[in-house]
Amino acid sequence: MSSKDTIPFHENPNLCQLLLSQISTGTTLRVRQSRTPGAGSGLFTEVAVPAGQEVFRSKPVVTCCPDSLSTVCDFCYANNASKVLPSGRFRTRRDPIEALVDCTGCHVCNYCTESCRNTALEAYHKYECAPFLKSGGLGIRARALYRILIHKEHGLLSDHQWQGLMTLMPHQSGHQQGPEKETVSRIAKEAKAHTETTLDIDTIERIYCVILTNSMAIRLPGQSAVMGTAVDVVGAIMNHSCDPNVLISFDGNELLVRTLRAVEAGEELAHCYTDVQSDVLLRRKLLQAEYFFVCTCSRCRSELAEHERVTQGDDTKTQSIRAAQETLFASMNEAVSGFTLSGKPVDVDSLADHMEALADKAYPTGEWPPSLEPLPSIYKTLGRLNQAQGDPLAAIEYCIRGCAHTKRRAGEPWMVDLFELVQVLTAVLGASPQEQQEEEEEEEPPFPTMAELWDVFHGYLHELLRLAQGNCGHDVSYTRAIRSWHDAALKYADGALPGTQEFADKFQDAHRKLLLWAGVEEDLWTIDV
Ligand SMILES: C[S@@+](CC[C@H](N)C(=O)[O-])C[C@H]1O[C@@H](n2cnc3c(N)ncnc32)[C@H](O)[C@@H]1O
Repeated sequence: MSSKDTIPFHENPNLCQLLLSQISTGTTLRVRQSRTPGAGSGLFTEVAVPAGQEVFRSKPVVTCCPDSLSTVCDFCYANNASKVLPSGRFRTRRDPIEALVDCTGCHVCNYCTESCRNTALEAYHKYECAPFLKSGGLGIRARALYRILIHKEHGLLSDHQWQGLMTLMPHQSGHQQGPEKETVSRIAKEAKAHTETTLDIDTIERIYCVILTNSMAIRLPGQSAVMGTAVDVVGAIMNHSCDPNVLISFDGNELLVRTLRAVEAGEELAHCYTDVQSDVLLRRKLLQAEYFFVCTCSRCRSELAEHERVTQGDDTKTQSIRAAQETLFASMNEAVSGFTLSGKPVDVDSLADHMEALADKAYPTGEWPPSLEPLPSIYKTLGRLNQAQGDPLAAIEYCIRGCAHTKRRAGEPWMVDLFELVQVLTAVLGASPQEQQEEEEEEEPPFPTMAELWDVFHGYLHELLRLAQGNCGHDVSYTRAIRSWHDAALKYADGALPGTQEFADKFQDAHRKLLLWAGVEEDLWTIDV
């Protein structure tokens, strides 16, 4: 098939039927034209799916690990550095990270066992090894291109997998004029030379652009570390939403899609291509630069309307807000990586003052709203920085401020925020009663008592378990680890437990007290426990 005669998925029912017959699902899925103007095809469910349910699993056409990553198996995607051990408990410093074995031919691919290495070698790596050795180090998406070309050349891709790849939107002219303009043709030429594929350069460039537009990061549920990239045709048919109804994660090298809320029969399934917590101005910029569309969803419209109200429609002012958002993120990342690399202590309060001043200066009213990103994210990062520097009380203060001002308290990023808050709380609960008492005596508004801190800890942990079950499912090791933590903590809890009115009452009082102590209005963040 040539790149000239591709028709959209929704006009090719035979191809869609074949592709859908390869996934594993308990529901009925269809590919149709998206109702979003200009979005092309989309994936729809024919039947209602409750919240927190698996919708489908799919084996991607290719997956690969970054060349530099030596903790993830390039065959089964076992992650030896995972935060959660296969037994379903969180890794501690005492748990060793087992070394992987590498391919002795190319030294590019790593495997968790001899068995994975031999199986990969026999199935496909025997064709890749020499081209990978010749290629030298490659970026992950170029590596995926090499793998696709080699698999195609050696008959390892089925006709419908190939046809599916060639039907995915490449946005070739966009990529060739955008940030990748230098790289697309160079990578395609080098890939042709190293893989000795018989495909022509135009097709190779197209496949590389398909990878740029459609590949997905491989991450484990609840973990932000990227373990690799995947090109999955059915997964890639799903369009973007800033208010997604599904979440993608991976189980080994299998793509897994779950509902984030109840989805009605006939609804389009959509996940978020970008950081769902970020503000419309940054979401827009990223979606335009990487996916070549302008999102016009209701969330984007309402956030834009708020910017327009404040800037009175002056685009220069809106651009200053966006520039400040980028600068704030960049300064924060610089501070964190400086600390990580040098270990030199950071004066977190001064850094927070500096960030707030920078933000206020860029905002038309002179006062950046505390709930406008990236301030909530910055507070949470500063909380983690305090935690890493051994100041758990300051860590709680910043984490609470960040969490309370987070607008979007749903989905995986929110679950990770809550996880980090619970971790920070455990450090304070481990502090000596003496330190605790000093805090209680000196502070105004007062710091919660130890008993109240235990109540918020149990309430947050209970909420975290609910989020993990909904976002990741009951059966994955992340949720099992949260459940063991939850059950062990509640086993020795005094008095009423989450799920009772008595607990809800004392939890609300303690939670409000903690918010007030952290300088946050007490009704800004409520949780039903
Ligand atoms: C991964 S593909 C999604 C599948 C695509 N609709 C198709 O027909 O092959 C990503 C591309 O779909 C389009 N798209 C996805 N979500 C969209 C949205 N919410 N609004 C407009 N276009 C969208 C953009 O062109 C984007 O680059």
